[in-house]
Amino acid sequence: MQTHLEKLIKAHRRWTEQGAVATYIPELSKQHPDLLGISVCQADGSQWHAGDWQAPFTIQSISKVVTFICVLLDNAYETLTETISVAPTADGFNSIVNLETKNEHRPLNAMINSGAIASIALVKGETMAAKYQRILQMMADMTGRDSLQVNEAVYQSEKRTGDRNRALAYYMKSTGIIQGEVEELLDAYFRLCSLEVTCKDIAVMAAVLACDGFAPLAGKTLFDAKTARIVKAVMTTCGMYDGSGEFAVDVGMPGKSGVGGGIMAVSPRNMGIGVMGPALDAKGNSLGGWKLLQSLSRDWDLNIF
Ligand SMILES: NC(=O)CC[C@H](N)C(=O)O
Repeated sequence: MQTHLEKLIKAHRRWTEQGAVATYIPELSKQHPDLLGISVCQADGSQWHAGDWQAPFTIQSISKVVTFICVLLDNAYETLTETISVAPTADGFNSIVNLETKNEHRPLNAMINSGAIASIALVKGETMAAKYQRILQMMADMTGRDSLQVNEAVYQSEKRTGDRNRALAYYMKSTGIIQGEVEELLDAYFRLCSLEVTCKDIAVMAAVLACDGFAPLAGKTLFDAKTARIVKAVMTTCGMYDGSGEFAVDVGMPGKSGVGGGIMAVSPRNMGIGVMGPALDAKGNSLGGWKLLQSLSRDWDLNIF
């Protein structure tokens, strides 16, 4: 396994030259585009790593999976979908247009920015700080790390320049999807996106989903199988935004990307995989990471379809 992962990293490094690091969050433009790493965490807890798997990056939209888990645990599914649906989109992750023209003002799904921002507000907690803590604690439980840190520079950078997200949130407040203080809510969203992780962390998180809510390293159940099933279904149809259809064909696993360059992929009842490569394609998905997963899926027969 180790030799295979190392071989794959070597063979796929060239793809990092074709993508570009995100620049719309200025601090992310400082990332090294040539990084490429992979981690695997199997259902029995064994782990394998290769390439730049220890390089830290910000979790960005992969945090949306954790927020979605919490919001599903805290709300009845039928009620939740009155506010946030589970429909895929052919638009970008920060698209505004659907909120006005489709789906009765509801965000299409929790894997895009509008849906994640609206989800945070629906997580249990008296205050926004309590809601943030609840999501952070779930992330700590899933990664097995109590010491997750916000990358302060990325957080400040996004907070300063996050006007598109501000627009989404204020629009959703105007239509009643969001109630309460918008800036506080955005602050929690920006913080969650700025948490620093490695490939290993997201592989371990994915392994929990692979095991239907059971954390193989900690040996305890974090959430129920029904929740895991909904999350994996929505990851499969929406996790790579408007690239989700192509990802389903190329890779064939529930996946979730972030503009920090990470992609987490779930091989059900088998393993969690975390890849990172900050050079992105035009839709904001790691190009090298995608190609790595495509090859791994073929080599290890991981395509669920
Ligand atoms: N696709 C992403 O990873 C987007 C997350 C980023 N923090 C944003 O809101 O724009």
